[in-house]
Amino acid sequence: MIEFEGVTKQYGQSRALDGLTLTIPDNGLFVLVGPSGSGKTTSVKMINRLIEPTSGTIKIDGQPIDQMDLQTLRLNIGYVLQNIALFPHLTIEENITIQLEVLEWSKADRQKRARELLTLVNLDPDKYANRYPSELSGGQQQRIGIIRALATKPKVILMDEPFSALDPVTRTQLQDLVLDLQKQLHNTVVFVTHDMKEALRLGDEIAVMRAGSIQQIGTAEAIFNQPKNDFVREFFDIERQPTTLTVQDLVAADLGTVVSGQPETITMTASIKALAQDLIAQPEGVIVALDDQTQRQLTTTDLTTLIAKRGL
Ligand SMILES: Nc1ncnc2c1ncn2[C@@H]1O[C@H](COP(=O)(O)OP(=O)(O)OP(=O)(O)O)[C@@H](O)[C@H]1O
Repeated sequence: MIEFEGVTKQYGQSRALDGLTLTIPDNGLFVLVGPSGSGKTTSVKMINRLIEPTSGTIKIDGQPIDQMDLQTLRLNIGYVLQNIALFPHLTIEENITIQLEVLEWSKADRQKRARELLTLVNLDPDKYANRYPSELSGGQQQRIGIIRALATKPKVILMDEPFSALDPVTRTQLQDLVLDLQKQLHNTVVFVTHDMKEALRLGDEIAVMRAGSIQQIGTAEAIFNQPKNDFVREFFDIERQPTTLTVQDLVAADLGTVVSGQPETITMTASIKALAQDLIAQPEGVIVALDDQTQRQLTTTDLTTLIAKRGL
């Protein structure tokens, strides 16, 4: 468990974090979401002490982190960034195991761990272990960034906008990978994004930030269905103008659950997964879908294509 207790960060006259109090439970995917400058990166970098608070305390499993040995703390925390900056002159295997070398693992053990990790993210070790970063696609490089962060088996993984620079298809694949890995490894993942769809898709719990403070913390469903204030409502764009897509369409596509009533007078909630996949629903009644880019009404054919493309 990671706890922020009244954490403030002051830069001269400006306050990046304003008395942040927050508990991040173990074994789950916790998302910090908010607009640019809201304090997400500052918060996450405080967990591995890349930034120190001006006041307040951060604890991991009850122990204040400023009293822990810095190297031990960092070895227990994986860190994935948007620009992962793999070392260009090192092979993929060497990149993945660089921290294990610091820990003086034998070459054989490092090789074994690199192979395990490559296999975990569906990259054939025979093919990729000895390649150089420039011989990998952006999405593959980001997979390496993720497994590099997992090499020492840390309990906590910090991910700061790791997929912002990737195309939408690769981004969806890597989101799936993170969901999968979290379920397999039971880490505590703290994931920063400014994208509400990414937050809805990934978060077991989501903290919505604005100007250095938390606006709301809750599950995707709670935040979507009961936004605490106008900021949260607008940030999640909940009142986007509806267009029509019938309840039957969504039920047929297995994207929603009928809560009560008959078709036409039905009450249903579309799954959050559907929302995160560019579909948006009114909390009650009409189910709607919008094309994210053009804001044009999606037809059933569009929806079917979308579902097929994304393998929902
Ligand atoms: N070293 C610094 N000196 C002065 N101000 C800073 C510094 N680092 C961050 N800030 C300010 O603190 C505030 C929070 O920044 P932070 O990077 O945490 O926001 P963010 O939510 O992660 O934004 P983004 O999504 O743009 O990265 C911003 O107003 C930023 O300008």
